[in-house]
Formats: sequence, C-alpha cells, structure tokens
Amino acid sequence: MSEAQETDVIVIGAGSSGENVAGRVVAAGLSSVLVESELVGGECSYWACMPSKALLRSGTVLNRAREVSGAKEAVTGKLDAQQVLERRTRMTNNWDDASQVDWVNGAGITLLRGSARVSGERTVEVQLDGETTSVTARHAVVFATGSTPNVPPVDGLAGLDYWGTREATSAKEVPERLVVLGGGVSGVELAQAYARLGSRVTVVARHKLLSNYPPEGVKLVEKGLRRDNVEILTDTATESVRLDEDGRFVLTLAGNRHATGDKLLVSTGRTANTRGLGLEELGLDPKTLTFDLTGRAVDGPTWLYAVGDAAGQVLLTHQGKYEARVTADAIVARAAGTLGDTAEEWSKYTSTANKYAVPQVVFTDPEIAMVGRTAEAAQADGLRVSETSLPITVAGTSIHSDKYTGWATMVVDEDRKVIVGVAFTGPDVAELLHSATIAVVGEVPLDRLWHAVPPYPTVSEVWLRLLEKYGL
Ligand SMILES: Cc1cc2nc3c(=O)[nH]c(=O)nc-3n(C[C@H](O)[C@H](O)[C@H](O)COP(=O)(O)OP(=O)(O)OC[C@H]3O[C@@H](n4cnc5c(N)ncnc54)[C@H](O)[C@@H]3O)c2cc1C
Ligand SMILES: NC(=O)c1ccc[n+]([C@@H]2O[C@H](COP(=O)([O-])OP(=O)(O)OC[C@H]3O[C@@H](n4cnc5c(N)ncnc54)[C@H](O)[C@@H]3O)[C@@H](O)[C@H]2O)c1
Repeated sequence: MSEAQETDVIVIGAGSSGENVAGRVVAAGLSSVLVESELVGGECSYWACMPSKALLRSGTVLNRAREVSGAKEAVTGKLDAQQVLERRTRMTNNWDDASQVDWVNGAGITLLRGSARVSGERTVEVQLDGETTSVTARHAVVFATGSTPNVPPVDGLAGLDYWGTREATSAKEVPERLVVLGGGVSGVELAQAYARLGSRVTVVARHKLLSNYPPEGVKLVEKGLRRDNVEILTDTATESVRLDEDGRFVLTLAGNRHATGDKLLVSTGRTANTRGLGLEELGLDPKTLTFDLTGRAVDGPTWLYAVGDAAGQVLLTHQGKYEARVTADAIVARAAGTLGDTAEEWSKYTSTANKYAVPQVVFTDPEIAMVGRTAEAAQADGLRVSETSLPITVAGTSIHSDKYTGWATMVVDEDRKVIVGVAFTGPDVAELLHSATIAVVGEVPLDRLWHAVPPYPTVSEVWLRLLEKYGL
C-alpha cells in the first residue's frame, strides 16, 4: 500500500462525464483526483459516439451527393471501406489517450491510473499492478464509471466470441455477413454503417426498431435501411445461437427461422456500472440506488454522487456532461456552505433538462432528432397536449436534395401554449434540433415563437409550416 492521499473531490472514471466533473471543480478552486482504469476519454471517444459516427458519416455524405443532379453525375465510384475505417481510426487517435491526458494535466487535475473501489467513508482504494493507493475526499466521491453492455438470455450465447459495440466500432475489417441482435440506437446505426461498408446485414429485433422514437420517423429510417439492403426482422424472438461447421453464427429465431452471419453484434442495451465497486459494503444496493437531480445519492451518504451513464438516467454523452457541470457546481456550493440538501428545478444545481428536454439524435440516414416529450409521455405527466405533424416539404428541402423526404412533429402544452416536444426525421435534421431544444427549455410562448422567422430557403422553414398548421 502506498502513502494515503487526500483531495477535495474523487472522481472515479475519466470518461466524458468524469473529466467534466473534475475539470469544473478544479476550475472553481477545489482539488480533484481522477481515477481511470482504461483510456482517459472513456467510451464515447474510443468505442461509441466518435467511431460509430465516423463509420456512418462517409456513406451519408456520398448519399447526399447522389441526391443532387450535377453532383450525382460526378459520383462514379463506391464507398472506399478501407478509407472509412482509417478515418474512424484517426478519430479515435488510434485508441491512444495521450492528448486527453495532456488536457487533464493542463487542467490541474491529478490523474491516478488503476481500478477504484470505495473502501470506506469518502475513501477510495485504487489498484494498479498489485499496488494499492488509498485516497480520501474532503467533500465528495463521484461515480462516473459509465455502463456495461447487457448480455441477453439467449441459449448458446455465453462463451461465443461475438461482437459488442466495442468490437463493432473498432473492427479492422468488414464482415461479409453481419447479424445485429437488438433494434435500439446502437444496433440500427451500426447496421447501416456496415451495410454501406459492404456487409450483408440482418437486424433481429424482439419488438419494433427504435421503439422510443416516433413511428413516422422510424418508418423513414426503416426505408433507408432497406434501401441499403438491410434485412429487418421485427417482433422476432431469438431462441438460440450456435456456430456452424464454418465458424459462422447461426441464430434460431421464433417460427424456426434462421439468421446467419460471419459476425454477430449484440447491442441489447446497457446497465449503469456501479456494482462490485464497494457500495454493497456500505450497505447500499446498486440495483436500487438512485441519484437526485444534483447527482447526490438518494437515501445514501451525503458525499456520494454519480453522473453520466453511471447515474442511470440518460445514457447520452451530452447529458452526462451536463450532469457533470451541474454536480460539480453543487459539490462546490455545498463545500462553500452556500447550497443545502435540495436545489430548485432549473437552477444551476439541478439537471432539470433530464426530465423535460433531453435532445437525442439517431445518426442514421435519414436522421431522427428529437427533444422533450412525446404526446403520450406528456399526457402521462398530466399535461393537456395537442400534436401537429407534417411531411418536411419546403423550398429549403427542394434545394437541399432532389428527393428530400422528412417528417416533423410538434407537441404543444395547450394550457401554457408552449412546446414540450419536437421530433424531426430527415437528412441533416440533427443540426436543426437545437432550435427546438431552445424553444422547449426556454418555454417560448407560441405567439412569440411566431416572430422567429426561419431563413429562406432552408430546411428550418419547417418551423413556419408547423406553426401555420397548428393555427397561427
Ligand atoms: C455504440 C454507441 C454509440 C453511441 N453514440 C452516442 C452518440 O452519438 N451521442 C451520444 O450522446 N451518446 C452516444 N452513446 C452513449 C455514450 O457513449 C455514453 O453515454 C457516454 O460515453 C457515457 O459517458 P460516461 O463518462 O458517463 O461513461 P464512460 O465514457 O463509459 O466512462 C466511464 C469510465 O470509467 C472508467 N471506470 C469504470 N469503472 C472504473 C473503476 N472501478 N475504476 C477506474 N475507472 C473506472 C471506464 O474505464 C471508463 O473510462 C453511444 C453509446 C454506444 C454504445
Ligand atoms: N446516437 C446516439 O446518441 C446513440 C447511439 C448509440 C447508443 N446510444 C446510447 O447508448 C445506449 C445503449 O444503446 P443500445 O442500442 O445498446 O440500447 P437501447 O436501449 O437503445 O436498445 C436496446 C435494444 O435491445 C433490445 N433488446 C433488449 N434485450 C433483448 C433481447 N433479449 N433480445 C433482443 N433484443 C433485445 C431492446 O428491445 C432495445 O430495442 C442507449 O441508451 C443510447 O442512449 C446513443
């Protein structure tokens, strides 16, 4: 055991969420030890957002060019899979975290490599190569430990060398046939990426694809996938999986159907990574432990916090970083004695947007970009809402491409006359989403929003059409 250390705030996990907590408490004048067992930067930088978006982007750009006369005639080749893989590798800095370590050091954070677990009140033990370092925090211990992939209960799966999202985002070769188990965001995005790189892809979903997204938008994404020759099997249970004599994965599906692939990607959701890290010894059950909007444990020790995937609220990088800013500010304020046990909604000490205004994008082609609540979710919250929907067809879309197809939905709280949810589906709608996020978070009254004039000719003119159809 090396000499015990002391710091103001211990952050376990140097993914995007953990880096942001540590950076912000240090900027506010506290000290922080940041512990990381793998790569500084975490899942998003090396095995999730960045490589998966890089695998998709080239195919999307090529498709955009193919939809505009004059440009399409110039596109005579096909996607260069090797170049796409190499660009993806550059995006991950070849899985080297040196530049992120430089940032951590430059920010004045103390980085400790190794695997951490809580060993007592405000105390964490870090193991590296048989050496243990003990660190005690004066104010807070923050779990920013991310999440781990779920393993579905499919007969035969255990022990097989299948792909998780890490293997799919870091692969060096494109499989001839790929089966994707799971119709969530990871599955759908990676299915399209690999189909465009040249794989014959089958997606097996036990329910619908993207079941948390608006059905009209999902229909357009399904159409996009089918155009890329992705076979989509929805409402299909997977009974078992085995390897055939050639080493290929063979899935036995309900109704005695089969799906075969050289590789099998299992992307069936993720669970917060808080188990086996010492919380049980403190008398806490990680399965039921929750965290309030300041990030602090509910019915737990007052020094224990969680952010990002580890907090288990919203599994998205930008929301994790938002939670990190909020939690860092709450820890600093509590250390200074200026914040008590509770904090007001929408104050800088609560991640209130997690309840009302989470922006999320499915980066397929076409994209789905959505913020806030669906009509059903708003009704379940007791709101009296209306829903306005239409195809996205404006002058801007006809300029954007010769065959733009999109769909927009706006949910209005009829008692307050403000927008509580928006969903766009179509090419490049992700860049439109922040306008909707501002309208939802700002609770901009509709009669004022009417004066926010979208420029002509852009896709954002869909705002005008939505408000007109609503009745303004
Ligand atoms: C395929 C895929 C694509 C995605 N695409 C997007 C996207 O486009 N946009 C988006 O917003 N989100 C996306 N996500 C979600 C996003 O990746 C996560 O929400 C985000 O990475 C969570 O960040 P985090 O810092 O909370 O956790 P992580 O990035 O997982 O970081 C946790 C860190 O903690 C470390 N750690 C864990 N336990 C310990 C321990 N005991 N001791 C020391 N260190 C420990 C880990 O090594 C890791 O580095 C995607 C996810 C997947 C799987
Ligand atoms: N563009 C993005 O922002 C992006 C991209 C990828 C992932 N993510 C995040 O990462 C998280 C993990 O992604 P994910 O796609 O793994 O999870 P997910 O929760 O989005 O989807 C999991 C899917 O697996 C299905 N499933 C679960 N058990 C199954 C079983 N036994 N058999 C068949 N299907 C089963 C579910 O019905 C669901 O459709 C998501 O919560 C998402 O927020 C975000």
